[in-house]
Amino acid sequence: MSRTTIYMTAAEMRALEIRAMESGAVTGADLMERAGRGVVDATFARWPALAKTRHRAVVLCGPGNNGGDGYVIARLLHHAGWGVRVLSLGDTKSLPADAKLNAQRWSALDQDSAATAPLNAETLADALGEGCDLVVDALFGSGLNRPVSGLAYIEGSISALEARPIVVAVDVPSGLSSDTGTCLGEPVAPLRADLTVTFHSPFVGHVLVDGPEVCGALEVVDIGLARFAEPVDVRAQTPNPSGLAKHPNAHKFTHGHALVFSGGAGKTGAARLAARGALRIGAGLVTLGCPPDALAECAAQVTAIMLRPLNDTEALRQTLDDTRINALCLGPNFGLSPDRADWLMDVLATKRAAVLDADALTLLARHEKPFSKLHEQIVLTPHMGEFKRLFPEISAELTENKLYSKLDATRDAAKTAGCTVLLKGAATVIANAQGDCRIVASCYENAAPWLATAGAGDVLAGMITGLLARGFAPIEAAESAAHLHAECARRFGPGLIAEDLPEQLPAVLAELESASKRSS
Ligand SMILES: NC(=O)C1=CN([C@@H]2O[C@H](COP(=O)(O)OP(=O)(O)OC[C@H]3O[C@@H](n4cnc5c(N)ncnc54)[C@H](O)[C@@H]3O)[C@@H](O)[C@H]2O)[C@@H](O)CC1
Ligand SMILES: [K+]
Repeated sequence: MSRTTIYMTAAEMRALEIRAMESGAVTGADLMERAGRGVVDATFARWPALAKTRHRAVVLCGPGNNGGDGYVIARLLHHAGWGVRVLSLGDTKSLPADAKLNAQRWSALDQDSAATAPLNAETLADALGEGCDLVVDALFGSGLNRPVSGLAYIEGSISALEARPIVVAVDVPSGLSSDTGTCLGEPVAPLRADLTVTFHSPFVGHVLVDGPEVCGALEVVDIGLARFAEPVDVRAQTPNPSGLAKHPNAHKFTHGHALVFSGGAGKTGAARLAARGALRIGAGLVTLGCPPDALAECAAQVTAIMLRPLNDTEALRQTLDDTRINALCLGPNFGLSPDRADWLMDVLATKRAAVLDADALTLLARHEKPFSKLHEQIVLTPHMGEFKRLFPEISAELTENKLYSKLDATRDAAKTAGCTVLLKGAATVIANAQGDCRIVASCYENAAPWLATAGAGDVLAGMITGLLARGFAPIEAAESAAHLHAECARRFGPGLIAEDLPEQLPAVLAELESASKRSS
């Protein structure tokens, strides 16, 4: 059994909401009520003390349906006995229908403060000055589609308070783009949330770039949209244990033979890390292809991993004549000399499945026609610096266009290169030339900060190579390896160094298998 998280874009969420409403099974007002209720319940679940006694809240409501959710929340908190101040941005008469309905229901409440004041520095200071335990940010949600400015005073006013109230963002912190995870303009985003409550599925922007930092914690609330969902291709999938298990009757060649190219003497560590990752993830055989001067060094370090001297292109050709060698890893400390560049092109010409990492990416970027020999069995694994060198135009678009996401960039890079691209980061984004994409997000409760350590990328390259050897499709190999790699880091925890990653794999794989048995 694999568990899948779908990361959505604003347009996909809007289409889903429209499908649900057009089915006649649910109205926009129903969805808004469930969304508002979801935010209140999630807030009380996280801070139970808030549910026990009456408190004070300031609810900031914007000009769209995100504001509508805010009016629902204000009403529900009022019914719970809270003192609530609503400050609105824009003319409430211009609100969309469902939001207007809820603004009217709020105003119709029998209480002194039900009048809604316009949001400005003065009204905010007044409202906060009355004492406030909770600020609800319902200014902008997934409808924010252009830079917003002039709202920085909100964070300023809250920070000036002696005791900072809890800040809960509805759907997304206002100012953060739900599609890119970047802050649009001079945003309200410095108004960092302690908790962001979103609906049905997380947005891409919750996990990319600034998303995790600005959102605080993230809760996803079910508002009954699942039965109207249609396939969306941005997904993250816990690897399927049946795909990783080894068949009882299989032999080592059934699981493929990975060849990892090593650097010369004194530069073999990166390739050895990759080779160990490939073997531990289940490749049947793993060979290190070494320049002759590096053989003794490698032989002193490895046992189950085989060694093969590779000193010239003839030796390379002979080695690759063995078609059982079905996955290659080039890059970790591979070297940048011109003959290494020739090797790379020779290897690519064999059309063998391969991971190109580190030095191989630098060599590609230096090549006159970097993508001419790439094919669909290749996986490129750049970090952002390597990505910039390989795809300068896409990277410039990413810097300049705030509505162009890391996901768009990876997808465009994969199309340009004609292969699978895995762009590393706290959220690793993977896409293939057909436009399929995946996100492996190491954030929120899945954070893996100890992965930022020398050699971790080499192990990842090796793990992907191992899965390619086992016959995984490139995008599946990249996604499963990225997931397992992060899981190994989380399992080990503080003090992790790259050598520890492959050694965590047995426990991580066993845990996956037993979790699958428990759920079946
Ligand atoms: N999609 C769903 O399933 C649901 C969505 N709901 C809520 O609806 C929200 C989306 O509502 P909307 O599409 O109305 O969008 P928003 O409420 O996020 O904001 C859109 C409004 O802000 C304006 N705007 C956008 N960018 C601006 C800028 N830079 N400066 C000034 N004004 C700007 C737009 O013109 C529009 O009036 C979601 O975030 C969520 O909170 C929920 O009520 C119910 C379920
Ligand atoms: K918001």
